[in-house]
Amino acid sequence: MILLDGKKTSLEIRQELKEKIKAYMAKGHRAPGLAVILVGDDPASQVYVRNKEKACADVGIVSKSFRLSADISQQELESLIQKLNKESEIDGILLQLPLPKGLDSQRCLELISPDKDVDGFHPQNVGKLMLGLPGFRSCTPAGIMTLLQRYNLDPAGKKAVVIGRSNIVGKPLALLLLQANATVTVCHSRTKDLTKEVLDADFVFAAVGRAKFVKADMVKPGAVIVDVGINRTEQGLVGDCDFEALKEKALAITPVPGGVGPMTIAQLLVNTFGAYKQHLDL
Ligand SMILES: Nc1nc(=O)c2c([nH]1)NC[C@@H]1CN(c3ccc(C(=O)N[C@@H](CCC(=O)O)C(=O)O)cc3)C=[N+]21
Ligand SMILES: [Mg+2]
Repeated sequence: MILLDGKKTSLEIRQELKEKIKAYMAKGHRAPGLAVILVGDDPASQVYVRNKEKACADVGIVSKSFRLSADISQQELESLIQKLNKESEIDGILLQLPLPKGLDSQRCLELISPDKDVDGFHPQNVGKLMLGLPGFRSCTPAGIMTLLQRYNLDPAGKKAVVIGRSNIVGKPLALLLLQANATVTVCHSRTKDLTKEVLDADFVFAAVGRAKFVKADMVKPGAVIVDVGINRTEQGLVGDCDFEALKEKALAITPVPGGVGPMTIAQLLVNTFGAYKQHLDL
């Protein structure tokens, strides 16, 4: 079994990025900048945002965090986004999701300037993904594709099953897999025979949000398994896959933690560097 080590791969990507940024700065350019907006005090979001800040500092991206109270108005949040859209040293804007109740996340995401949308959530970038045009790609799906590439696991011509159809993972991942020439099936809560679909897959991507949802008897021996789940249980952090049982059967599998999560953050840094390069060229 090959352990798809997202932690190690993300550190490699960060090292590569660090050197590229250093080279730009040696030429006299400013540092790349990322604004991170966190509304409310959801503990999981706080962990993610802290991880993102640390990762930025590590590679030489200046991060500017905005921690806002959960009772901020839609108008105040929109004003902050509009202000950040205009700031020339801010290359990327990340609005941590989910937002507290009462705030309209879709409206906020559409307000972020597409050239600063390092999360790839703006309809313009989603449209570009759909069309196969260059644009920012959603970090979790793009990070997963990079992880597979770095382990030489090519889904071209293979059957890929994505479990979950969210706008931030399932749907964009299905499009990236299609672009990589996989034969893609997207499963969800209304899928009639999930086991039948998953048993057929060479590549399984689990993004359901239920601890150990994918069991060993659901997958074909020799499948590649990518676990996108992060479930906080009494036994600690658990993925959407039953790792202990699946590791005997899989050709390759991602652990949780240390799999997809760190790759998501690495991709955010890569996207921010991409935005920076575009902004320097303008
Ligand atoms: N605008 C926005 N963009 C996002 O990219 C975004 C978001 N909102 N909201 C929440 C989800 C989730 N997400 C993760 C990032 C890193 C880890 C990560 O580093 N995970 C570690 C474990 C960290 C822990 O202890 O919880 C790991 O898997 O090894 C997990 C999840 C980004 N998201
Ligand atoms: Mg993980």
